[in-house]
Order: sequence, then structure tokens, then C-alpha cells
Amino acid sequence: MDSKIVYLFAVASLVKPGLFQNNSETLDIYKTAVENLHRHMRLTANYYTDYPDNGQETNATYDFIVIGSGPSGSVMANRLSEIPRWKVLLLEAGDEPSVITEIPFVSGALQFTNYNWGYKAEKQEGFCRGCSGGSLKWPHGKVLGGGTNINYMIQVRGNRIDYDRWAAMGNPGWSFDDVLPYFLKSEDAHIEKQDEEYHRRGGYLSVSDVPVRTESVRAFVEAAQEAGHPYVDYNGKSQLGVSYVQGTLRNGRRCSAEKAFLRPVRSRKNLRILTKARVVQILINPDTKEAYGVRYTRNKKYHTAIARKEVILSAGGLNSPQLLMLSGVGPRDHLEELGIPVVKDLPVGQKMYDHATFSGVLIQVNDSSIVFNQEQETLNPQTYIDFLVNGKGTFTSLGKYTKALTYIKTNASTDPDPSYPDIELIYVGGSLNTDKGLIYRRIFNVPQDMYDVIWKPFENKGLIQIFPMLVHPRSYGYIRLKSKNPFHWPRFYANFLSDPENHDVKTFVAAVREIERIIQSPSMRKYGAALVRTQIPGCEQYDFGTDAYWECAVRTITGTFYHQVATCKMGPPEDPEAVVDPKLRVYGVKNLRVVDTSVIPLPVTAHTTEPAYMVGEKASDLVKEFWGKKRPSGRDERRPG
Ligand SMILES: Cc1cc2nc3c(=O)[nH]c(=O)nc-3n(C[C@H](O)[C@H](O)[C@H](O)COP(=O)(O)OP(=O)(O)OC[C@H]3O[C@@H](n4cnc5c(N)ncnc54)[C@H](O)[C@@H]3O)c2cc1C
Repeated sequence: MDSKIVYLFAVASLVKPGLFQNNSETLDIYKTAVENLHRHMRLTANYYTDYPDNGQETNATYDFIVIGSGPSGSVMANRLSEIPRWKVLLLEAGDEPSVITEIPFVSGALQFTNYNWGYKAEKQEGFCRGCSGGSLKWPHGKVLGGGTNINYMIQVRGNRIDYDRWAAMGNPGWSFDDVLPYFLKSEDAHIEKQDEEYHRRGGYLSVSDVPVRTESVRAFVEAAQEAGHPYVDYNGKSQLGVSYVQGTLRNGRRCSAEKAFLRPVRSRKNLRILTKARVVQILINPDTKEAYGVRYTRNKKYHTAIARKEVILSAGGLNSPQLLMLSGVGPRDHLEELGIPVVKDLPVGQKMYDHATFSGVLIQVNDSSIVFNQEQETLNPQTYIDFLVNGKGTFTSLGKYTKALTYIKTNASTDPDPSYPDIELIYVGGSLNTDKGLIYRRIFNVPQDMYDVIWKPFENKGLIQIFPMLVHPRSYGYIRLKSKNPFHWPRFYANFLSDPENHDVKTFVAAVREIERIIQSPSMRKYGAALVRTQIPGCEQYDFGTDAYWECAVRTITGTFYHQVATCKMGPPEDPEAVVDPKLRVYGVKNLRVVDTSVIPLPVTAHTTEPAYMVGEKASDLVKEFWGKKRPSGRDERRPG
């Protein structure tokens, strides 16, 4: 039975035929268990998705067409259809989510399903030198709810300074004080230690503490405080410090954008939601430069839908720039080179930030019982009862491990503001070897031979990982179309660790030093916590622990947390990098807005889902204002149940 238990959940595919891409005979023994789990969840749930396949009519007319149902697009579809006279169409390329997506524990396995576009970044020098195939995987949600149905549900808003800087860049209305009401508008918070004035109850999106904590996570949270990092509500007054993670969970299950914002309103007469509907072009009149509809494929046929008022592009940080370029909005040279008629020359996809990480900080402890034990937990019937009946226990843990976040300002930071972190430390109560290298090794693209050297010797021993996430990278990449065929993947150039001052690498090294310091605190020292000193293959020429060693290590097993932003950057007219104005309207094209993470102008001190919800909430008010339908503030539909 061993570690292949991980696949128990990956066989979610069996619930929807063809979902899982890498089916394998070894999965069969888990089939019955999963089916039972699925059946039970159906029985105990109030409702499940089942969006009617209500066909499509060519040339049907709507007031608004929303492309993409991620957190931003789902909010847009919901809020715009609050106006009964507005007809809204939401088009989503992916399928409905299976109920299996509700189990937080299986998040990682969902990357191996058709709910993931399956992108990879281009191979480049300077990072990921030791990754399988030499490149990064860039999973991206392709399912109703977008990324929120495959992500790890870590809920972070970001730092006040992030948003104040957006405003200072010439984006009025986007300072922290301006956007806080929109964070609050969505929220239904159930957090034990929270700064009250920064949270509320009653919104569509449930946020809660994770109802399971391992002893090792508790030890780490104590140790961080002993090392001088105060316990904080990182979504509250101050972000610098340590905290148990807050997750987008409802009763211990995933609360996706689909569950929060679409399911409760899917029967509105003026809202039509079509899944498996892939937009291939935004229709823009080349003379008037007005967007007037979209062309999409569904059931192997092409269709057209017309928008009387606006097209809202919410296809996410990678697909929104792709669609704009396919529709003639992008860098002139690039479009001409591909034979795409240029509607508007704009720097689409020219800048792309992401949050890099590094999977090489391993900590050994002398008591394996404090570390998450996958086999023991997943073979224990109580684990299933806890989850199914009580919404508690192991299966509620985000992406399998219980986590804590610590925001630190390392001594590599040159930022003048003392309260602005440059690193987030993600503490996971296990390691890439917790599942014997089956899922998370593949997610972080670590080759088997490297796994065998670094992780395998510690299987069934106490091993913990801390992932440092570089929150304000100086390096940035870009996106190019491969061709004008909408079904070809774009080319993604991540350019990680490429800034001329090598500041990004120096920040990672400083983060490792801080981790070393924290684990020396009494609460971790009592478990003999110490860095694993096995040299990472490819870095043997450096003495372990030197700056040069860590630089090599970071460049060898580089990873990412999939937070691509700025590909359709928001900025004032004088900003040469701007694609949309501060009201998210595409420059030079009428009736077209971009509303998703791609408009975020600078990387945030956050994971990007919560900012995406906020962007959707704010944008829907901007649209209502523009069309004279702004609702009085504070009026909000509560989610049912
Ligand atoms: C594996 C993974 C883990 C993550 N973990 C976290 C986390 O723990 N916490 C966090 O805050 N963030 C996390 N993120 C990031 C987060 O999920 C994204 O930033 C967020 O979902 C982006 O929201 P969005 O609205 O911009 O678009 P997306 O969520 O990307 O949604 C865009 C939608 O548009 C659809 N679409 C794209 N092209 C077309 C087209 N041509 N026609 C029709 N539909 C189209 C897509 O299928 C998708 O459903 C994670 C992301 C991934 C991939």
C-alpha cells in the first residue's frame, strides 16, 4: 500500500472519465476508495455543480461577455449580473470542477489533471539548471473557478505598501485604503487570532484557519517568535511576523471562486455560464477600435457572441496577454512578424513578474513523530470520518501539509520602508519525500536521480522543508506568441534570477541565513533541528553553506508559486509599459477591459488569488459606475446557507 496512496486522490479522474492525464494501473487499488469518498461527499453536500449545458446560439447578444472564470472573472460575472436588466455571458475554456477538488489535501495532484493548462516556461540559463528538462512547470487553472480550483488556497491580501505604491505610480483609487473595502466585501472570515477591523463576516468567500496543525508547525511558530518574529494576523495591521496560514476554506473544504461566486447565482435568468467554451479572438472593429464580441469554440464548432456594452477579459496572467495579442493588441513588431493585423500597438506581455522559490532548504529533526506522516494518516479510517463528517483533520490541510507563513525583511533588503518584507517563508510540515517523491517531486520538477541523493535517504525520517518565496523580485520575464494559431501555447520566458545586481539571489541567500537562525531557537532546537548538509548535485564544487554554494543551489532547483503578474500592466497614460488605464480599460480600444492578475503592476507581498478577487470587486464597481448603475455601497448579496 505504501506511498502510492498519493494517487488515491489523483484518481479523481475516475470520477470524470479522462480527467487524469497519466493514468496508471497502479492506481486501480485506490479506485474503489475514491469512488466511495466521492459518493459520500455527494450525499453529504447541499449541492454540487452540474451547470446545465444550455447550448449556444451563434450571434447571441449580451450586455457583457466575461472571458474566463478565475477569481476575477467569477466576481465580475456575479456582480454584473446583479443588475437584472444586464445580460451577462461567462465563457470558460475548462470543465466544471469535480467534487474531488474540494479536498484541500489533494491540491497538488490536481496539477496532473485536465484542470491544468499544463504550461511550461522556456528553458533558460541561470535558473532551474537541475530541473527535469531544465525548465519550470507553470500550471494554470483550466476549470470553472480557474486557479482557485487547483491552487493551495493560501489566502493573503498583501501589504499596505503594495497598494500604496500602485497608487503612487499614477493609479488613483488603488491605494490600500481604497482597496481594503473590496477585500472586505468578498470576505466571510472565521479566524481565531485576527485583527478585527480588517475582517468581516457575510461575504461570498469563506476564509478560515486550517483546522489541523502538526506538532512541528507549532514548534516552528514558537521558534520564529523566539527569534524575534511576532505572531501576526498577516491580513491585518502588520504583515511582518509569523502566523498559521489562513485558507480559502468552508467547513474544511475548498472554497473556490466557482463555489463562492458562481454556484449561488447560477440560476439567475440574466447570467449564462458556458464551460468548455474557449475564446480564440476578441472581435474589435479595426476602424472604430471598438470591441464588440468574441469568437469561441465549443463542441467542436466556432461561435460568435456579441457584446452590446463591454468585453471583460479575465483569462488570467498568461492567457489574457495571449488573447489580446491574437486579437491584434500587442507589440507591433511581434504581431506583424506573425501576420496578425495590428489594431493597437501596446506592450502586452512585455513584462512578467512571478514569485520564484527554491526547494533546497531541508531541515532534519530527531523526532519523526512531529512531522506529517502521510501513510499513517491516509490509511487511518478516522482521517476520513474527521473530514467527511466534521470538516476537520488531515484532509483539510492545504496541499497536504499544514503550513505557517513568516514575512521577513532580510538584511539584503534595500527598501527604505522598515515594514516591507522581501521574503515569505512557507513552512510545510513535511517534505518532497513525504509522498516518496510521487507528486511534489514532480511538481517542483526535481529529477529522480537528484531526489535519490537528497531526499530518499530521509524517507520515513523527520524531514521538513521551508520554501522561501521572493516577494519583490527585480528580475522579470516576458511572453511571446509562438504563432497566430490560438491553440498553440505562447512562449513564456521567466528570466528568474537575472537582475544585473544579482539582488534576487542575494535575497534568497539572506533568507536561508534567517531560516538557519530561526531553527536554532529553543523550540526547534529541542528537536535537534539542523539543515541537511547533503550537497545538491551540480554544486559539489562549493563548500556547503557558503554564499556561492547557496547561489548554485538556488539556480539549480529553482521553483515558482505561480503568481504571474503585470503582463497587461495597469498604469497612467504616460507609463510606456501600461496596457490598461487605472479603470482597467485597454488603451486605445473601446469597450474592452482586462480584469485579472495580469493588470497588477508590481509583484505583491501575497499569493495572488486574494488580490485577484479584489481586482474583480473593484472592477465591477468601475463598470457599474461607467454605465450608471453603481449600487449604494454596502449592499451585498450574502451567500446562501
Ligand atoms: C498550482 C497553483 C497553486 C497556487 N496556489 C495559490 C495559493 O495557495 N494562494 C493564492 O493566493 N494563489 C495561488 N495560486 C495563484 C492563483 O491561483 C492565481 O493567481 C489566480 O487564480 C489568478 O486568478 P485570475 O482571475 O487572474 O485567473 P485564473 O485563475 O488564471 O483564471 C483564468 C480562467 O480563464 C480561463 N481561460 C483562459 N483562457 C481562456 C480562453 N481563451 N477562453 C475561455 N476561458 C479561458 C482559464 O481556463 C481559467 O479558468 C496558485 C496557482 C497555481 C497554478
